[in-house]
Amino acid sequence: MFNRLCIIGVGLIGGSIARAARSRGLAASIVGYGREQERQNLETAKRLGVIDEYFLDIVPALEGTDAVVVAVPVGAVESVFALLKPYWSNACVYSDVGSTKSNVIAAAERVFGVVPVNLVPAHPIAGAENSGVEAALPDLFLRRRLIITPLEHTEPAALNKIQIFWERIGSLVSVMSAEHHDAVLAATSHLPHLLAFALVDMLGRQDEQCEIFKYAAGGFRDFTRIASSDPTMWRDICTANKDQLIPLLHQLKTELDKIEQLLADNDGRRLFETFSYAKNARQRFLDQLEN
Ligand SMILES: NC(=O)c1ccc[n+]([C@@H]2O[C@H](COP(=O)([O-])OP(=O)(O)OC[C@H]3O[C@@H](n4cnc5c(N)ncnc54)[C@H](O)[C@@H]3O)[C@@H](O)[C@H]2O)c1
Ligand SMILES: O=C(O)C(=O)C[C@]1(C(=O)O)C=C[C@@H](O)C=C1
Repeated sequence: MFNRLCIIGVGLIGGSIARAARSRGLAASIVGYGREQERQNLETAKRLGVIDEYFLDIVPALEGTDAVVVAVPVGAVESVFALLKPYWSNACVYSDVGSTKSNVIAAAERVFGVVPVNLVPAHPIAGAENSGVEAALPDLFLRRRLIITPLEHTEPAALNKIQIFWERIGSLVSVMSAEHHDAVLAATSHLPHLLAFALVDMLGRQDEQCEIFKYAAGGFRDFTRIASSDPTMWRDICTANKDQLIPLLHQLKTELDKIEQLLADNDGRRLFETFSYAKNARQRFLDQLEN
């Protein structure tokens, strides 16, 4: 499908895209770009066969490239756009995988003035708490959702190419506005991560005195898995999407206050109702996941 795919940021997601593209024959060659500080990770990516070659200089990285995927933390996307700008090519299609979309679009506007017609913002809704190319998997995106958030002026041919690329990888592609994407993902991805980090931050400090982790088991492990995620990535996501996150935090505080009051009032009936509603709502989510 592509002659040469260039991945900028060959970590968990960039590496998984490379592996997925290779296993499905979607690119004749796959190269990675990174800075000097990424050399060791890129060396590992090459040794593992995730990429064919890597470059610490953007010019040779882009030579003969007809598809570029930017897979760096969302706070670093603007500097990557600035790096790409002098070599921007109409013969190439560009995309990203950032977990927030409005800020990626705003970064492109700051760098280019107008978002280039062949830059197609996208986000695979699949991942893990692990980072780096060693964690990359060829089937990470299989039967997982992928959201594209085009602009009105995005070139249909470029949008189509990115959509087909992800469909061939096995993703279920949806198209929506960046604003809608950011509102939805704030609720189902960003807020849960923030909560997990907050809980473990609070309990970790208590554990230093009381060894509470020693007696923690499955419930704690399940709830807090995502607190093992990369702090840089999540700092960038939470700050980029704070306008959506802050109102949700207010709602959550209200919910916690309600539960506190139910406990203080010994109101077992309403506590049961709250837990039952949540259990049923989660079942709805699980059913959707299966279908
Ligand atoms: N981890 C997930 O579950 C997940 C899921 C979907 C989307 N995303 C998004 O994908 C992107 C990458 O996340 P990841 O989990 O693969 O992270 P990662 O840390 O595994 O990989 C990111 C890579 O980018 C490199 N990098 C950082 N700044 C760079 C720069 N300026 N130039 C070149 N390389 C640079 C890092 O060294 C690292 O190798 C993020 O924007 C994230 O929001 C993550
Ligand atoms: O499963 C995980 O560990 C994830 O964090 C994946 C997850 C999420 O579901 O929230 C995290 C961020 C991404 O932007 C998309 C997916």
